Amino acid sequence: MEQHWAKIIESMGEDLERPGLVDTPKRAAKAYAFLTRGYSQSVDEVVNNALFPSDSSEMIVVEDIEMYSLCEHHMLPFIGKCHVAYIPTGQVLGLSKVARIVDVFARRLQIQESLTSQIAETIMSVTNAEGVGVIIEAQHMCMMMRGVEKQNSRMKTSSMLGSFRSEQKTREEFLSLLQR
Ligand SMILES: Nc1nc2c(ncn2[C@@H]2O[C@H](COP(=O)(O)OP(=O)(O)OP(=O)(O)O)[C@@H](O)[C@H]2O)c(=O)[nH]1
Ligand SMILES: [Zn+2]
Repeated sequence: MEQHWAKIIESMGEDLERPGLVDTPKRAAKAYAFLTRGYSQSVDEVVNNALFPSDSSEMIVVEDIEMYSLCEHHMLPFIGKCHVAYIPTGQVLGLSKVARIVDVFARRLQIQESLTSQIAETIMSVTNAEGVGVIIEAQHMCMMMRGVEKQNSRMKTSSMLGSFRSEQKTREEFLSLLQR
């Protein structure tokens, strides 16, 4: 990736020998490896068997998980918050693992819709929950810094599975818990 960044910088018309840029291809390669590290992670590895027996059958909501991703069309950041809820059936997931699952999929080239459903499907399969709801609200740099240049719009996407899809009351409970 480092060699490719050197070519990209040169093609911008910049001087790669300039002191400020000498190490930039290496830094950019390292930064983009970090921003896409989700490709080298697996769900099993990040969850690390942190599932705990529980009698609770009430809704669990983890809100405002900050999220940084890259849009797959322009490779520019989209940044926002992810809210995750599920209703357990005998076992609950370690709290931090919810955020780790968000990151495994956010740290890839994504569109927001797929990211939202990948998180929901993973929480569902890992916990065997009765239902899962995921909402992401994000701002896309490709729409702000360039292109249509709209600074204030936000995209909201949701993925509702199991009882969150079939039961209106469950979905409403989730949405009411998020209202501030
Ligand atoms: N649905 C969806 N679209 C996205 C996402 N991220 C970026 N896009 C859109 O992807 C589209 C790509 O459109 P193109 O016409 O191929 O590319 P473009 O010429 O750069 O488009 P503009 O952004 O309108 O200038 C744009 O409308 C982007 O706003 C996303 O997460 N979800
Ligand atoms: Zn984009």
